[in-house]
Amino acid sequence: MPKPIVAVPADIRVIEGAVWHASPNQYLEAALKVAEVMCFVVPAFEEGNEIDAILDRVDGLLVSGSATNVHPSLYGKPATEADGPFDPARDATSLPLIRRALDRGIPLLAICRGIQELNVALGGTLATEIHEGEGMWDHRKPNVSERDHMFAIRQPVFVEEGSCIARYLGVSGEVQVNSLHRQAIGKTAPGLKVEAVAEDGTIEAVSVIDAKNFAVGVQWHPEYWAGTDKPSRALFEAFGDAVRAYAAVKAEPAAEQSKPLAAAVR
Ligand SMILES: N[C@@H](CCC(=O)NCCCC(=O)O)C(=O)O
Repeated sequence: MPKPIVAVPADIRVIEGAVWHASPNQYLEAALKVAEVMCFVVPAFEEGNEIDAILDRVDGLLVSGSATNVHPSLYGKPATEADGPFDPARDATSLPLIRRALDRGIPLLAICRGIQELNVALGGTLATEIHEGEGMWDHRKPNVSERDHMFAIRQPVFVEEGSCIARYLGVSGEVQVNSLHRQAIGKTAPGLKVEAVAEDGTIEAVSVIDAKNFAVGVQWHPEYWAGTDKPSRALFEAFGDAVRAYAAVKAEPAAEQSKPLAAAVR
């Protein structure tokens, strides 16, 4: 059976004056090498993407991180320049894909910006510049140029025993993770269950309540160390297993349909 395919909504980037639809290699490589699934990057458009047609052709949805922020208007707040940079095309692509993948029971792994999009897609809000709050830790991207240092594992989160995310990580209690975000879940969407928090109360992982399939979001970046960090690897392996299982069931009707034909040919 060929490797299954997961959709990855692109970011819009402007490179030398040209608009690119781009996705960072770290997510795609972790998916291919650890989850053993192939990624199809979905171009980000505010109009024109046909969500079900995209999801008909994939077996999972991987929503990556990004330095841009979900537009505040999508969770009922006024937008200020301080809330940027924005990527409305990414918003317009990710949120419908998330909602429809959950409806259809397509496995979903949402990372960093992705957990924030998951929360907004289901009716929650975001807190911005969280480090400015009293007693809050600084979760922002470290001001270094070397990516391994930028994504260094450097903070504990506390994973609820018996939770979905604990099952997928293969561990509960204190887990060391990296941190590169200015925003976080503010009001948790009704359909989400908080399953990991940081020492300062920042929500670090959620699962979808009554999900039809694998459906979790994490605020940290497991993709970056998925090759070497045990919980990161376990999460991507669990996602890959869910995607393969979904693909196998999706292939069954075709197999069923081919039997009469095979009989006729025989
Ligand atoms: N912009 C949001 C989401 C943060 C996020 O996805 N960070 C990944 C950044 C990766 C990079 O800059 O290379 C926030 O700040 O909360």
